[in-house]
Amino acid sequence: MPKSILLINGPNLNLLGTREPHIYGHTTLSDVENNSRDVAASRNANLESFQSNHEGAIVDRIQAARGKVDGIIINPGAYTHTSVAIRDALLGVAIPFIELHVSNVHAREAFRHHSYFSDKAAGIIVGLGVYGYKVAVEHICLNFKELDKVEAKATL
Ligand SMILES: O=C1C[C@@](O)(C(=O)O)C[C@@H](O)[C@@H]1O
Repeated sequence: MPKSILLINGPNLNLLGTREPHIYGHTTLSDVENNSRDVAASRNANLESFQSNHEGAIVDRIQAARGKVDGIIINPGAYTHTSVAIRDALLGVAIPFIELHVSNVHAREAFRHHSYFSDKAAGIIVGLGVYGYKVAVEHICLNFKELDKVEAKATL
């Protein structure tokens, strides 16, 4: 069965491409999502993407993925530095995840140096720009185990 990957982007990442381009670059979120889907497809995997500016919506999406997804790629945006709720959701569904940041958060303000996710992530990608999404997808395709899905054909 093809692997299933869920790509989650948190608050303000809908503005990728226009938001502080000197930090985040010129590539839009839809380019990132389409490229990620293409990279997954080239490795015979399915990828669905989700973006929200709302913490509870991200928690709901993670819960809905329980038993249906082999790996999550998450850029929690500013929630990286604040959200126990999203951390608990990821641990609650027990889906391995990669934490991703477009910018090098460690070279920025001190409040960006702490993450509520890093100690539980299978891997962390920081500061590679949007190329990091491709790396994350390929890593999951090549290295994550496939789950025994709850329902073979369940939608993500
Ligand atoms: O919104 C973001 C984006 C970010 O996660 C990144 O991709 O570099 C880094 C966060 O500190 C910031 O709040």
